[in-house]
Amino acid sequence: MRTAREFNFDGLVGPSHNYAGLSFGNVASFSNVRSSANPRQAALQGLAKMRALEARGFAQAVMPPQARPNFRLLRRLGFSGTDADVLARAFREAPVVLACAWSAAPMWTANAATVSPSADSQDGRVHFTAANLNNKLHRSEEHVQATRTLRAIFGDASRFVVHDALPPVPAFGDEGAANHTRFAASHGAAGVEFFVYGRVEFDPSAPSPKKYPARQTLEASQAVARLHGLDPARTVFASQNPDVIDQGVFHNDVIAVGNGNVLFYHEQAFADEAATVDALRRALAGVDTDLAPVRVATSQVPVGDAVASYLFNSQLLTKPDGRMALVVPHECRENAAVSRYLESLVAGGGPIDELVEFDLRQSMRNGGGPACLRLRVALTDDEASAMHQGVIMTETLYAQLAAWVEKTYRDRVEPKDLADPQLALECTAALEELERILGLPGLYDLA
Ligand SMILES: NCCC[C@H](NC(=O)CCC(=O)O)C(=O)O
Repeated sequence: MRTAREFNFDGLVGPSHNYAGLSFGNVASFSNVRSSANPRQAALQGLAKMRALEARGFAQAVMPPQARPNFRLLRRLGFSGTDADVLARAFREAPVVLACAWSAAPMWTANAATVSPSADSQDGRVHFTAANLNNKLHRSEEHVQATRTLRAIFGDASRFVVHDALPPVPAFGDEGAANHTRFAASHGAAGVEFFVYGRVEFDPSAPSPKKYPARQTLEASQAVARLHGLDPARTVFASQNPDVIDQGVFHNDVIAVGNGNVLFYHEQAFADEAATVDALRRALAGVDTDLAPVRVATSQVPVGDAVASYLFNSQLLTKPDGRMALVVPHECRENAAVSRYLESLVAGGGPIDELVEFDLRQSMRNGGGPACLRLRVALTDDEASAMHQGVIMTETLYAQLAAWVEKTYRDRVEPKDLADPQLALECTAALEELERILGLPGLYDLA
């Protein structure tokens, strides 16, 4: 069996981080609309998480932010003239469209792509499919830069394939790794890939939410599994419970997380809990692994508390001793039911025996927790050496990026600033410098 490590690629928060209330169905995004954001603090909070996990020996890398504002989108929608004209007119006539062009959302790299490691794919390469994120205007063009970035980092075609996003239509709504997890005896072993969808386009009788949108379709999940050359015997598709989508669980990673042989989940996560757990158990038996479900009951943590605290939007990381640490946001400590539950979880003798907490408030206010902020890529040592090395987190890279943030980021961005052409110039200059820091010239199309 190959040995591999799981790299977590965390999204670096961009210089125009802001709260625009763009994600209907995402409770935090809606509640914090038009409040002022602190890009500098947001980026430093994210970097602190990366640095702390790297210092503990976890493989950590950084995914660069995307260029904002998206002038291409604004010009395509009829705003013309100089960049300053475009911003001024969009601010007057279509402030929501303007906010979409400034969206902070690429920081949540769990939505950048779905990733299948080489141990699972038919051709023995690592496969990525950029997510089309077509349910939301503000996220629907992220795949263009995400594809470009992934190809810049994983350019070695003998080891990596980066597929284009699926067709951007409702039938193929794809939100990437936020609705995907992988179970295996170890990161290098053949595993079971688990896709959770919220809706079935071609079966109107399938369950779907009533109030909030289901962003991921079964059809999209199946297409990604085909593109990645996954073995059907080791692939499980399951329907999310539409009732929890209507309570703010807009991605499955708000109510479940998996790692190794552990599925940490809420009893209401899936439309059919017993069938889902059973399907995973059977698929894992095929790779000689016993599923270890860690089930949280509604009586322990109601769905509303899970959504408010982001208990399940945690990172489940395997430590060198084989036990697991759960990386949670501070909000979990501030919620009485969740905090009590977590105490009992780590004291209970199960696979999860440690909590690691981070202050990610700036990200949480837009509905993104520790798990949203990272894209998991399991790589063998050869694959890890073949990727671009400049994005791997080290003490030196951390120091460079923190200094760059301190120098170039504002500490306040509010809705009126989205009309400020100076902010746009600052963002471009910051990203030009970032290309140099990461050793990725031409990463952006900044012309
Ligand atoms: N995986 C977490 C994703 C959070 C993201 N939030 C946002 O886009 C909010 C942006 C804003 O409202 O300004 C979303 O809902 O897709």
